[in-house]
Amino acid sequence: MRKFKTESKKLLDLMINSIYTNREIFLRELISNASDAVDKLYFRSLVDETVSINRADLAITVAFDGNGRTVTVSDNGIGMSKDDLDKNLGTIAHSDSFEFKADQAKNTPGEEKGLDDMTDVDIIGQFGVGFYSAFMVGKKVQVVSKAYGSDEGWMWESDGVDGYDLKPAQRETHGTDVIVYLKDNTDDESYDTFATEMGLKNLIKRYSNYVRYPIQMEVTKTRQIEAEEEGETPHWENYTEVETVNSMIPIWKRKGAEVSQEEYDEFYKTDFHDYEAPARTFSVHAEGALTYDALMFVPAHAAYDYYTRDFKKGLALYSANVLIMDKCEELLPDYFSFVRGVVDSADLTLNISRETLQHNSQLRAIARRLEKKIKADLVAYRTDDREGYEKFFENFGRNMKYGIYSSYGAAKGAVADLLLFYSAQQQKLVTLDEYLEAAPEGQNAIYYAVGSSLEHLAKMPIVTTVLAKGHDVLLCPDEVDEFCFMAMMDYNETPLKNVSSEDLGLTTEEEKKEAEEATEKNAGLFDAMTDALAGKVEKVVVSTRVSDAPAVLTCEGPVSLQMAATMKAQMGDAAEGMPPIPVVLEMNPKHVVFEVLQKAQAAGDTDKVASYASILYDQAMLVEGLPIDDPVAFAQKVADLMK
Ligand SMILES: Nc1ncnc2c1ncn2[C@@H]1O[C@H](COP(=O)(O)OP(=O)(O)OP(=O)(O)O)[C@@H](O)[C@H]1O
Repeated sequence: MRKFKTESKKLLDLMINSIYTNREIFLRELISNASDAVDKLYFRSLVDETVSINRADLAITVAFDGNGRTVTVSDNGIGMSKDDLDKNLGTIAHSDSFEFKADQAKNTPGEEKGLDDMTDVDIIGQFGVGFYSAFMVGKKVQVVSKAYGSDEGWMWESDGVDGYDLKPAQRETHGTDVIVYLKDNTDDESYDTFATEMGLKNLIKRYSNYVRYPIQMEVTKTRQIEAEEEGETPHWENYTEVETVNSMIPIWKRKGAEVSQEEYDEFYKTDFHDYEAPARTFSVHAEGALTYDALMFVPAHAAYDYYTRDFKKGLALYSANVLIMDKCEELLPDYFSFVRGVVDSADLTLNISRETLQHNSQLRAIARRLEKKIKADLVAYRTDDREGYEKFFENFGRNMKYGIYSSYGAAKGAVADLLLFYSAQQQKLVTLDEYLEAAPEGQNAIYYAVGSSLEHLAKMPIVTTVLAKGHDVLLCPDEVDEFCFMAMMDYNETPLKNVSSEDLGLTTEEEKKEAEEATEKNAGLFDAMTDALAGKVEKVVVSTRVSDAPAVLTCEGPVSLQMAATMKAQMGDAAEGMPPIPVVLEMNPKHVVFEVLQKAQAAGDTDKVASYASILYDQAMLVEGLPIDDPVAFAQKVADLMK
């Protein structure tokens, strides 16, 4: 028996137990090796006239024996001689494929050889370890191989512990069979699935679907046998057929013009498990320092778990047509997490297990380019198909707004211009740019109101007042809106102002002075009202802005009543410690109620002042769409008024 070199022994142990976390990838590795072997032979046929093969005959076969518990991966590629077997499979971390790739890059510029399809050779192997992953599931592995052009077959055999044997063997044609004898099941682990049609088919589809040579498997099917005689019932019979399991040509590598939307839709629905075709499809083919292909989709609806913690963003990452990971998070920023798709690049520096990447700078560079592409497509979507875009926004707009909030405003440059809000004046969804374009000259703020619904917001006294002054207000019924605006602070330097914040800058100095004087004049009444509303309002003042309502609530600080209510709801008990929000009850001096209150104060009717103050406060809260502390007491007070 030939011994593995000592280092190799240690390495083998490391391989089997540590490098890969997922043992099912053994099939991916063996198929990738088979694909490399076929590719090498194909390449030889391109550069060597004496090698005559037909590309259409090149294939990989996967077979299994349920009783004997074996899985076999065969190819009719370049094969290995006795020396090759010794060198390639006896020395762990020796990759002949890597050397082949390096030589090919160095020595054979495609044009010189007149080989248009040189790029058609796409070697996957590079580390010289993939083969040994077979020992994660196999207690013994046999490799029967015959090198192209040789008439000697050889078998390499090992139990993955001490070493391997090499002996002559029979194989009809050039190529290799790798036979994995599955490990025995234990209480914790079962290897049975690797010797089933379903189990193998699923793995091929998952990891090797786009390997460029057909991966064939004998599959069992059922067919109906027609009744031969009348009265006899038709029956079913099983039969076997060789089927190509993988779809081979990665759709993302094909030029956009060659692929129909129906094909893209089908691919999307199958690979991303969606019943509906995507709303948008776009691709990137980049060449140069970093070569990659990407195909991306904007779904037509949000996935059922999209707005839950379980949702994982990311694009599928392939390297040389082989799946590296399902969801590569780094490829998508949070605010575009709804995008689905694939990225394929042979240039990525993979780590040895192909489970992660080594240099994230390459990935970051790709992510930056993809982000630009997504943005450009969404802008085009908005311009070309506004109705569709509005539907898209209904599905995913909240996520983009949340992206701004969760990045503390950092993402606003990337997405703020994509946002839509409902304009009270124009009665439709507008972008912030459209809002500003329609604003009267001299308006130096974007006004917005937050509340529970559009209908309710449109009727809010403060909204109607601002509208009456000729300024549009964005009505924001989404909880995240205010958080998003607070994080943004401004949009292209125009400040964003909540209409219920204290200073809207819509009052003239004269109006302000008048209101201040009136507040002072009514100090007695307002003090009494403030006392009656202790703990609820900071002060009562004469308002400069309410036009119809008797009173309105505003906030002195940056946090509005709605925001405080949302925070309270989200924080639960922890909200107890939150500092109170400085709320101001603004009285409309032109409203008849104001006069009634003044009279009650003059008559010394403190009960009436207190009771009316409480009713006005509760009313204003209800108008804001916020709950009141004691609805029963409020109803009683209103009923008393009717007596
Ligand atoms: N089916 C095969 N036909 C011909 N040669 C093979 C086959 N399988 C493996 N080899 C040879 O054995 C070498 C080692 O294979 P192994 O899978 O360990 O590494 P690799 O494919 O080169 O790299 P990686 O670890 O990145 O997969 C390959 O480089 C190749 O030369």
